[in-house]
Amino acid sequence: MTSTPGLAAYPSEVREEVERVRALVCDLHAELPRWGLVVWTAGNVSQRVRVPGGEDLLVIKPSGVTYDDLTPESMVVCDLEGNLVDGSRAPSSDTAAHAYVYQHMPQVGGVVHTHSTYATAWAARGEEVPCVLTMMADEFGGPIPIGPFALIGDDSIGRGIVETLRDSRSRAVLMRNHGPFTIGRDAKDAVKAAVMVEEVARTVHISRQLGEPLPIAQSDIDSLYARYQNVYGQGDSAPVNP
Ligand SMILES: O=C(CO)[C@@H](O)[C@H](O)COP(=O)(O)O
Repeated sequence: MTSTPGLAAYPSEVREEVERVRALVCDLHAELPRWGLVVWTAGNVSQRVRVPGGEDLLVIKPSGVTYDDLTPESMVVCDLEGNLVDGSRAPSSDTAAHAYVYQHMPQVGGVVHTHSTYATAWAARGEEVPCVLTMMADEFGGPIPIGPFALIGDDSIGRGIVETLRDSRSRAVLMRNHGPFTIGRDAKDAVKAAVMVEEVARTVHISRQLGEPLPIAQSDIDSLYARYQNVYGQGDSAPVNP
């Protein structure tokens, strides 16, 4: 991890956006234990900060800090090579993975990683979650894919995430033997995907205890996805990976 000149090198509007995103990302980390997606510190959230005319930044939690102790000021700012730009603590151990996704998927504004139980159990088997629920068609446009086994510490995990999601409508990937990573338009959208991937992983697991879940026709999956992504709610948000 290499230090850089720091935030002073950036325009005031970028510095103001960093502080806004610090508060946002700090608050979103509370959603992980709230929705039962993490034990101890086993999850992280980041959001991209766009830098006009320059390389974007990311804001992510400090490594190993319990969620109750997180504050906006403790959030760490890094560049997209994972170098520290601003922060008094070491960034999440998954920073390289988040950074790689931001580098190679410019439409992605938020990344989340958890080890949520049911999604991680599917990851342990290296088995994708089949699209047998209308909620899956709505939210993911198909099955939840499996990414390759990759060790933490360099861009291997990030590379696996991008290779798996680049041509998928899914906003979630189950990294084999590790757990879910999700992407979104912003961090809140990625947190939603993390909540929903755990929910559908649990439901399909339970369904399979009593028989084989029934498939949904691809044309129906496409129709459900198009409606949910473009009409549902206030119809004001396009999918991050259409
Ligand atoms: O999977 C791992 C460690 O193997 C990480 O995702 C941790 O579980 C969370 O790490 P920090 O964000 O606290 O560094």
